Amino acid sequence: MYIGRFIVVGPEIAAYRVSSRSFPNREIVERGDTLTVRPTAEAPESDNPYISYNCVKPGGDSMVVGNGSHVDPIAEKLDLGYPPRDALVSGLFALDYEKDDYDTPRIAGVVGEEAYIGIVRRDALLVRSVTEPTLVATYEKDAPESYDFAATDAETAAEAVYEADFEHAVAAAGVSRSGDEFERAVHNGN
Ligand SMILES: NC(=O)c1ncn([C@@H]2O[C@H](COP(=O)(O)O)[C@@H](O)[C@H]2O)c1NC=O
Repeated sequence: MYIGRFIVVGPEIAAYRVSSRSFPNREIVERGDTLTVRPTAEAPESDNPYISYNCVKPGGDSMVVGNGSHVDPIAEKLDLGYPPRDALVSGLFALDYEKDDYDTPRIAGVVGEEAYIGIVRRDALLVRSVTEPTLVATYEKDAPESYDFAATDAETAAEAVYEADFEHAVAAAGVSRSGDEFERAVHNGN
């Protein structure tokens, strides 16, 4: 099954997987405390505005994960002291679904003292508190659902979503939390 990009968010753990049929030549790189998705050196030129962005970024005392440029304003709202629910609603609503051929939804999560997951689709905006690992994806699984996820550290979280049984894996990121401390990890396929 192809579900596109997806995130898994729990109170102490989060992960993001880039899956892509159309733009497989991509990687995740670490830039300071932020993880960024970008085309590899071999990737053909593209003017698609949605394929390069920060996918993991700190905001306030929390960490944001997501599939596009909305990650930045969500992190900025957290820096300003917005509660995570409000930061997610604000960032997802402001940027809305992507104006591509698929009306691709934006998905995001916040891991911290409070954990939330959200998606903005053409027909809905859903933001939900999470108490156990929860998945949401751009396609097919486009409403938050409980996800059986055993990873407890960033590296195994990234590896587990990369290996998950959904088609067209490209790259993955993992985040783990211990109090106010976060670890990040990257698992690139190429
Ligand atoms: N975030 C991403 O990495 C990303 N990769 C592709 N998209 C969008 O989704 C469309 C479909 O891509 P694909 O066939 O690879 O699933 C692309 O044309 C692009 O507009 C993305 N946008 C949202 O997920």
